[in-house]
Amino acid sequence: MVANSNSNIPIALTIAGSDSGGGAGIQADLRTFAFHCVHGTSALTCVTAQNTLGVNRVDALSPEAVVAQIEAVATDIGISAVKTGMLLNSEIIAAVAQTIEKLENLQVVVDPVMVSRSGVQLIDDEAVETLRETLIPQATIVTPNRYEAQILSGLEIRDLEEMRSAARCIHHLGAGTVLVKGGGMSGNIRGVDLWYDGQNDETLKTETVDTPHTHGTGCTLSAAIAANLALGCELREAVGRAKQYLTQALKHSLAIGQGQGPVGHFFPLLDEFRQP
Ligand SMILES: Nc1ncnc2c1ncn2[C@@H]1O[C@H](COP(=O)(O)OP(=O)(O)O)[C@@H](O)[C@H]1O
Ligand SMILES: Cc1ncc(COP(=O)(O)O)c(N)n1
Repeated sequence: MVANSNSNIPIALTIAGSDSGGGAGIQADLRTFAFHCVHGTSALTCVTAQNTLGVNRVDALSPEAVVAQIEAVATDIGISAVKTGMLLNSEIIAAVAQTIEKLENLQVVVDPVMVSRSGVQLIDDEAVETLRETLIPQATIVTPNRYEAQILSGLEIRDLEEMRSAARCIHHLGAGTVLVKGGGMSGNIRGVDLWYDGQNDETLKTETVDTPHTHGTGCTLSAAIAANLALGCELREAVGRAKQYLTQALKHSLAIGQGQGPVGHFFPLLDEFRQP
């Protein structure tokens, strides 16, 4: 199957769920791709009825519908980087893993979305096992948050040292690189991420942004990594640039709704287009 087209227009694919509130999921991913001038394609896995307060309902697409979307894009338009987000259930995860395994020259960013910030479980229990066995081994990089890293590693994470141990465990599952994200940590390591590539570990820090409006941070970071990979960056550089971008977007997050608002993906344009 064709993965790369001959054109030099960077193209990325997001395989994820829809967030009706527009803050996370496919909506955040496509905005992030657009910001990077990467043509964004998408394969929808499920539709959530969601807002800044939480997730009210989830409707899944069939695994066949998900595969058909990926194949439609891959066989015609071509993609050089993919990110996976909310995959919801075991059947969809297995189908996605089988389909992307056939694509050549593809960089795979796996955001193992399991639990929302508001504490809602976004994936079935048996799906965790399928993720571990089928998709994570294909990941160029996997980007669990604190809670997802705890589930995947079976370890409790309270400090940097425990982030390091969890990253090592998750690397054993077969991912090329592991980035344990620190948005859910507290004190001076809130917003500090831990990179482990199988040889070296490194802490990645920009600045801690004091805002409650953090909806979509994980989606945005993984989409920005995929966008930078599609642009031709090496993985470490792609992650560094993605984190810088996310920090700026967080500093311009949108206080909309009654709960956690989304990050401001197009922050440089805010002053230009906003009404006085
Ligand atoms: N308050 C914050 N200040 C700076 N960076 C943050 C903050 N909250 C989250 N981040 C960053 O956002 C990215 C997503 O992390 P996290 O919020 O833990 O993921 P998720 O959205 O999957 O729960 C990480 O790079 C993390 O360090
Ligand atoms: C459809 C969908 N996908 C993913 C998330 C996680 O969002 P976050 O980036 O805040 O972890 C979400 N809340 N909804």
